[in-house]
Amino acid sequence: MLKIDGLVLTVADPDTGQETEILHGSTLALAQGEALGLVGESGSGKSMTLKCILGIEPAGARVEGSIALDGTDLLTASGEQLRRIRANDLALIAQNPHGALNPVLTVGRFLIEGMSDARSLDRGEAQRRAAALLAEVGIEDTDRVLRSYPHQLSGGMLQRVVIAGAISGEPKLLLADEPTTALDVTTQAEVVAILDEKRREHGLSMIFVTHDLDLAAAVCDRLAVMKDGAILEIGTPDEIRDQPKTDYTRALMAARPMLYPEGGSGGTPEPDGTVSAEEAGA
Ligand SMILES: Nc1ncnc2c1ncn2[C@@H]1O[C@H](COP(=O)(O)OP(=O)(O)OP(=O)(O)O)[C@@H](O)[C@H]1O
Repeated sequence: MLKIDGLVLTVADPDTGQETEILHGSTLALAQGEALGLVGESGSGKSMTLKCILGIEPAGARVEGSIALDGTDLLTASGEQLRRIRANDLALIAQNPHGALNPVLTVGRFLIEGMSDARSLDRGEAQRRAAALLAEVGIEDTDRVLRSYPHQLSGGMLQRVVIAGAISGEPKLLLADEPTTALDVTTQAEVVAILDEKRREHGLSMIFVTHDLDLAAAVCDRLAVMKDGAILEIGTPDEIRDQPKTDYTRALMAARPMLYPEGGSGGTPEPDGTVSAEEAGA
């Protein structure tokens, strides 16, 4: 359903005009209902890949190659086609849920406005549907949460609300960009479990961006390992674990020794869980 071919992203320095190539020809494909983890250290190009899919790359950037969603190339689609695709087919779950919600609207309004048929629903029906969405993502006191403004809720609760909103539109593709990094550790596990469960239930495809190879392995069918704007290898979690093709991948695994006890030779994790390139032997 998604086919990225030879994706090259070049940005120009706004002052000097000097160009830097950030993505060097990424190629990957995603099947309907499949979850793909984009994994790599900070700065490897994971978020930029998502931005290219969403068409929100930095101002002045040049994108080459193709990004086809069910046959429509997002890089050459018309403005109207893109608007429709972004509204109906793509949903972003970003690191910070506060950025996804309008601070002056209640959670109820946020969810109701996101319903494609919101205008034809009477108030009671819209409220009931919004409450059902919250219940789906494990929120119990739905009335209170629907009446709440974003600042009155915890990050974990808000990220559940964002997930509820994302799945309610039945998008073709969920784009999750480090969706739990900003949450505390206990909440992280709960939110990832909800995302994983709901995505599978609804049969949605997903690209899951993280620097945490273990986490990606737990929720994704395949992993693509990124470094310096290039995809080094793609495989199932088992393939990546059992036959890593690069020292860099081995080092990413070694950064999480608990689940990958035989995870290779090099690479001390930085405090944020990333691995330096030198230590990775790259
Ligand atoms: N607005 C921008 N203009 C120019 N270059 C940028 C911009 N944002 C990021 N970059 C560069 O693009 C490269 C890839 O960054 P990207 O944010 O995609 O990495 P990432 O793998 O998502 O890292 P992180 O895990 O820290 O989010 C980096 O070298 C970064 O410095």
